[in-house]
Amino acid sequence: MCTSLTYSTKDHYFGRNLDLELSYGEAVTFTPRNFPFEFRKAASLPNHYALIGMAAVVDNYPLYFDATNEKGLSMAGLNFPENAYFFPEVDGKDNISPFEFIPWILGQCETVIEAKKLLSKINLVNVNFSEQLPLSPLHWMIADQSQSIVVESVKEGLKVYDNPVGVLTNNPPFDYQLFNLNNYRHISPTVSDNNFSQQVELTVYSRGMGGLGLPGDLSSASRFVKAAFTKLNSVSGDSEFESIGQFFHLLKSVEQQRGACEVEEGKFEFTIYSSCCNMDKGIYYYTTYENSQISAVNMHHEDLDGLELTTYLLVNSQQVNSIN
Ligand SMILES: C[C@H](CCC(=O)NCCS(=O)(=O)O)[C@H]1CC[C@H]2[C@@H]3[C@H](O)C[C@@H]4C[C@H](O)CC[C@]4(C)[C@H]3C[C@H](O)[C@]12C
Repeated sequence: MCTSLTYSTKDHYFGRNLDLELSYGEAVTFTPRNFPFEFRKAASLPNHYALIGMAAVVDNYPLYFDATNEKGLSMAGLNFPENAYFFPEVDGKDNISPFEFIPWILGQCETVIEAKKLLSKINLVNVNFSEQLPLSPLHWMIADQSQSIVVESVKEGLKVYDNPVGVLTNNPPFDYQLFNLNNYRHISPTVSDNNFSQQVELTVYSRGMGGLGLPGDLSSASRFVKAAFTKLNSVSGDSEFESIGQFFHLLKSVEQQRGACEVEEGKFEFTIYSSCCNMDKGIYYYTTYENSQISAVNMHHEDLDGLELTTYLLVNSQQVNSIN
């Protein structure tokens, strides 16, 4: 399971929880403008926007999980098993494999409007990266500083949804997730009057009772509701540290503690990392399951016009500020 979201204060932020039972050796990865992006079925991009994000680098190719480009356009891939469907090559379309999708969009587009134009020509093809790393059944959230969309390639074709809540989790498809919010329209940060009946006196015996019924389990439909409610009611200061601090708190509302979600005997899915990228400043912040200190990599401290990938291994050991 995974959750991605956007958040705005003075600046704009995009990030995700990566929930899984295993790691792919991912690292924060910077791709400069002149690193040649090759595509299996489409022309290469020798020059493109620079990207920062989390990726597994294999054979010098950045397999991005999520990333932000120098204009702020951001994208994350989340699991969409049993629903994702990728097609054979089609003449006259941009035939892009799912593992190439983030470089293709973020390499060329500045905004969601521009991304939508490329999406109208795209066919997501069933081409594996390698035998060891076959196709992943993903769907994607794409966001700029003012809007967000969800892209789902399913048997019926490529679906592009506007995403008014700026949240994505996993199954079922996005139109259901959005509709499901109707079932929670009574949930509130404040406590309502007694609407139950005037014939009985019902007391407010605890704070937080306006949220009774908000799901707390780890299923993706429940995480969608919880993350949307928590984000849409979020109150924070607008400095950089207040904003990113709040962003990580929003992600924590749907994080997975090891032990609570068994995926096969003795194997548990947990929040391997949480990320928060400042879309305006190109700073990629993250925490890991083992290390709750926030680490940051700033794309503007790199040579944007470079030719080579730069990777920053995850700082994974707990950092404790010992006081005495
Ligand atoms: C599994 C990850 C998504 C996490 C998630 O949504 N978990 C929920 C699981 S579930 O619904 O509850 O079953 C996805 C996100 C990005 C994916 C990776 C990226 O797409 C990059 C490459 C792509 C290659 O085809 C496969 C390996 C891979 C390295 C992918 C492995 C895996 O599918 C990742 C890591």
